[in-house]
Amino acid sequence: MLHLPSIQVCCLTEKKPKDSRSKFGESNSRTAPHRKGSFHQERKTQNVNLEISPHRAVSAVRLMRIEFGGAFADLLNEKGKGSGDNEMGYVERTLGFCTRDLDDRDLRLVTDIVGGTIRWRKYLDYLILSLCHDPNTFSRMEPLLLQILRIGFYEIVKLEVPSYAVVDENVQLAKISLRPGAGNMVNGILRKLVLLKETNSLPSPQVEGDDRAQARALATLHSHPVWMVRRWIKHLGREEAIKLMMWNNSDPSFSLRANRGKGYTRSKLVSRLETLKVPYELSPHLDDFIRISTGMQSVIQDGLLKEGLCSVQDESAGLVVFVVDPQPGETILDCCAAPGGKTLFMAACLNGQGMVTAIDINKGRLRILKETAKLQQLDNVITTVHTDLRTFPEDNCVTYDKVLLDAPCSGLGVLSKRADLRWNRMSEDMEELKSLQDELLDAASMLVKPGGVLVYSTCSIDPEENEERVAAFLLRHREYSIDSAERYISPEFLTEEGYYFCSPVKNSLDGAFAARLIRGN
Ligand SMILES: C[S@@+](CC[C@H](N)C(=O)[O-])C[C@H]1O[C@@H](n2cnc3c(N)ncnc32)[C@H](O)[C@@H]1O
Repeated sequence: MLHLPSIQVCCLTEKKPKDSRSKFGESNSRTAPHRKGSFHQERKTQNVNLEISPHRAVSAVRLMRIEFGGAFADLLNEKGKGSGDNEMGYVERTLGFCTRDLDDRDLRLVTDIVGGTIRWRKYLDYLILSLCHDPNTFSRMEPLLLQILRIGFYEIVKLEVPSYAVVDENVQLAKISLRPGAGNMVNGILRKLVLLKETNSLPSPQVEGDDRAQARALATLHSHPVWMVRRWIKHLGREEAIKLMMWNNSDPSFSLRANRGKGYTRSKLVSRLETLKVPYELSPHLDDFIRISTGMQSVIQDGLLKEGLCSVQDESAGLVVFVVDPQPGETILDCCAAPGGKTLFMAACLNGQGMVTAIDINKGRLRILKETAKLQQLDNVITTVHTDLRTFPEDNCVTYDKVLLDAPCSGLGVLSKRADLRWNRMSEDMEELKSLQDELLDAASMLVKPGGVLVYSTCSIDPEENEERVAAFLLRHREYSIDSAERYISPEFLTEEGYYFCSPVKNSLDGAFAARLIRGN
């Protein structure tokens, strides 16, 4: 992990600099002083730098925010164009200038570059380090300079953008946002890279030596943390682990669920997508779902999500709802419900009869759930409760027909969509998560009616968070037994034990797991 000097941390805060000097380098003669309250006007007239390609400037700043500011790598770019001004504010505060506004093509490029650069970070850093004349140059490199180099490396090595454009544009960005010397350095390193690529002689870590050394090399080649690679080799074997990493590094595709609760059917969604010229595929597994791999911006801009006509939901998550099998008239408890993807789908299945009680410890996320329920006209069958599941049974003697525990987990099944997650998870998190999952399972089990159903689910592919948690639970709770998921999902998702398991490698969807358990007494 890189160390960020304090002067650079302050550039990532919301505060405006006193003047337009770049905090990353020298005074920038092309920029003008920033006056309070006149940001937009000023941007248009004084601070706009048309020599810089806007998508690269925005990408560099977004990468800084993600790595050092804790911002989430929003691959969906959900805020769409509306976030442009806000983002430009960051760009100006960070770089000392703005660029012209982003158009749709720029937005797509930002999404591609940011997602890809984050995913490939470890591999890109390996290449950059190999091309620096001494290791200290790399370890002491200014964070913004490193982001600019990563962008250039990613564009040349993975996106195969014509190298002259990448070199010129990134040199220019480094010169203007930092100083001329930084531009020279970017020029030197990128030109070396181009030469190596053209002669097919890019450096490559050798997968050899003991297990540890091999895992380290594979981790670099496929850009994942070493601990994850070792864990997957142990659980899946080397070939599957490599396939999984390749899946995690591929461009994610998204599914949309037509919101039946609001009377919006899949065929209506299909007509809308056809009008918008967004290519789609019908889900072979779920009647309300459609797959799209491009065109999310059009869906967002058309207001389909805002109007609650459809939701972004992976089919693997939709299948968990199939395992619960909500029926009209039932009472259902969704224990870790926010932001509500599964709650809303379950509520839509009730056809207005029955109730889903959605509890979550996170007030903000629960508020989102409540607002979406209203938007999707499902608030008549959804009640929200802000509480800690672990103490909920103490104050609540009501029991439910069905209880879903969609537990907090490592998210190791959704790394293709959550590009930054692989770098934020630590191996130590796993132990903490496992004990939390056990505690939550114990609490959830008290809330099921005799004869009722408890579904434990995660978006992890790790057996220690899945099968092992269920096995340990069944040893602690003899009143529960496994109810095979075979009646609710197709055989390709069924494990030998009767659990639902969606494998990114086998099923080309996000990873997910669910166990359906019946309470005997
Ligand atoms: C995997 S997410 C749930 C996703 C949700 N089911 C959906 O489909 O949108 C896990 C949720 O568990 C919540 N959570 C974590 N610990 C909790 C606790 N002790 N009690 C209740 N909720 C908790 C988190 O706030 C988070 O919203």
